Amino acid sequence: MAAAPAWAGLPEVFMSPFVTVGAGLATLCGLASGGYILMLRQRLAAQPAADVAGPSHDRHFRLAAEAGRGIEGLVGLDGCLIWANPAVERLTGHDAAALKAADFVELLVCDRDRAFCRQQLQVLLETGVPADFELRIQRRDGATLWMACHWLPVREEDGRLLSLRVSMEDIQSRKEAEYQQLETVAALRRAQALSEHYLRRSNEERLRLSALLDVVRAGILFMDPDHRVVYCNQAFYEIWGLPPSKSLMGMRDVMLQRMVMDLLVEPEVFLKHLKDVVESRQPSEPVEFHFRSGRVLTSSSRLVPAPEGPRAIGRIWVFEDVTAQRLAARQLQQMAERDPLTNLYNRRRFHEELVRMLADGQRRGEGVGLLAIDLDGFKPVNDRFGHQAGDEVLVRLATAVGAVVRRNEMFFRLGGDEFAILVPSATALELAELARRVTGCVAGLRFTFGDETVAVTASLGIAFSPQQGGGPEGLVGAADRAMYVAKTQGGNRWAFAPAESHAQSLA
Ligand SMILES: Nc1nc2c(ncn2[C@@H]2O[C@H](COP(=O)(O)OP(=O)(O)OP(=O)(O)O)[C@@H](O)[C@H]2O)c(=O)[nH]1
Repeated sequence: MAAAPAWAGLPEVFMSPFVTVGAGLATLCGLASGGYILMLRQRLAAQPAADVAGPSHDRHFRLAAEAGRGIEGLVGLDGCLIWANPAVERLTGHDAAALKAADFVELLVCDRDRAFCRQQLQVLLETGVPADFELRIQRRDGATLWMACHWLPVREEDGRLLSLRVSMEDIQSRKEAEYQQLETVAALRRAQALSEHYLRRSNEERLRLSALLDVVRAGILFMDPDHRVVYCNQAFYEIWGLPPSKSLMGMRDVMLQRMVMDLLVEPEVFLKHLKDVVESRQPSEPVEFHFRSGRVLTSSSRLVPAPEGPRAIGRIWVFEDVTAQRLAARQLQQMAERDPLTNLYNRRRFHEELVRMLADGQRRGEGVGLLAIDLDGFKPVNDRFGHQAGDEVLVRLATAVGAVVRRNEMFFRLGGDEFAILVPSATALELAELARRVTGCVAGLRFTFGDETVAVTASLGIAFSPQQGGGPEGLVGAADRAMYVAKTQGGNRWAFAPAESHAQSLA
C-alpha cells in the first residue's frame, strides 16, 4: 500500500469525488467547463444552498462530470491522480483505477513528452497558475494520441490550492492536419528552393552567354518568331554602325533593315537575300555583301529549334566583317599571280589561262593564239646603265604594250625579258596584226639614261591552236621556236610556228 496521499486530511470530496458532496464539490462545479455544467450550476445557484448540497444533486454533478467527451481529471498536490472520468478509459485504454494506483504520467504520457509533462506539472503545483499545453499520450494498445491539456487550480474559499483540475481533449486529427500542412509547406518550400536554384543557374548561364557573345567579333542577332529583336551583342552594333545607346530590343526586322540599308552597295540584293533566308527553314550559307565604305560582310542564319516540337523559338543571324580577310586574300592572290615589277600577270597565271582558253576554244570550236615575246638587246641596257635602268625599260614597255592589247587579250610577263600574249577566238590574220602592233610599239619606245637615249626591240613567235597540237606545252614550245626563228633572223619581227597547212609569215 502506498504512503498516505497529501490530501488525506482534506474533505472527503477530494478522496471520492461526487460521492460525498461538500464545499469542495461546489468549487469543482464552479471550475467545470462546458455548457452543460454551467447550465446546471446556474440552475442550482438559483436554489437554496441546502438544495445545492443535497444528495439529489450529487448524482447530477457526478453524471455531468463523467459525461464529458474529453478526459476530466483531478490531480492532487502530490502529483497523483485523484479522479478521472470514464472517458479516460475510452480514449486511452487505461481505466481510472489503474491510473490512480500508478504514476499516471509514467503510464499515460508518451516517453518523448514525459519529462516536459512532469516539469509543467511541477510548475503548476508550485504556482497554481492555469496552463495549457499539448502532449502525446501512449494508449494502452501502443498507439500515440495527441491531447490538448488545460490545467486549472482548484482552491479553497480562502485561496489555498487544493488540487489541479485537468481537461484533456483529443486533438489527434488536428495534429495530423497540422502535420499534413507542415509537410505541404515543406514540399512547397523545397519546390520553391529548387526553382530559385534553377532560376539562379539560368541567370548565371545567361550572363556567361552574354559575356561570351560580347567578346565574339561576329555580330550576333537573335530574332523571335514574330521577327522582333530578342538579343544582339556589342559587335552587332559595331558592325552596323549603330549607336550603343539605341536599344534594339523588341524592334521589328523591317525597322532594323531601314536603319542600315543605306550603308550597302546593293540594298535590294541584300533585302532579297534576307527574304529568301527567312522563307527557308534550312541554315543559310554565308553570303557576302559590300558596304559603300568598302567594307565586306558575310551574313549567315539558322533557325533556333524549340526544346520540343517542330516550332522554332526564333532565328539567329551572324554577321562577320571579312574586309581584312578579303584584302589579305586579294593581296596573296596578287602576289601569287602577278609580276611585282610590272604588275602584269606572271607565268603561273599564264599557264592557268592557257589551259582555260584552250579548253574554251575547243568547246566553242575557236582557235587560241599565243604570242611569245622576247626583247632584243635588253642585256646591254642592264650592263651599261644598271639594273634599275633595265627595270625602267621593262615597266615602261609593259605599260606601252598593255595599251595595244585588247580587252579580251591577256598580256603576261613570264620572267626576265620574256613576255606573252594570249588571244582567244583568234584568227591568223588578227594574230599577225597584233604582232605588228606589238613590235611597232616596242621599237618606238625611247629610254633616256643620263645623256644617252636607247631603244630595244622585240622578237615574236606566234603559235596557233588547233593548228599546233600537243596541248598547252605543245603550243608554248611551238611559239618559242618561232620566236627564236624571228630572233635569229635579226629580231624586231615575228614568225608563225610552222604547221602542216600553215606557212610561216615574216614581217
Ligand atoms: N633589270 C632587270 N634585268 C633583268 C630582270 N630579269 C632578267 N634580267 C636580265 O635580262 C637579261 C636577259 O638576257 P638576254 O635575254 O640574254 O638579253 P638580251 O640582251 O635581250 O639577249 P637576247 O634575248 O639574246 O636578245 C639578263 O641580263 C638578265 O639579268 C629584271 O627583272 N630586271
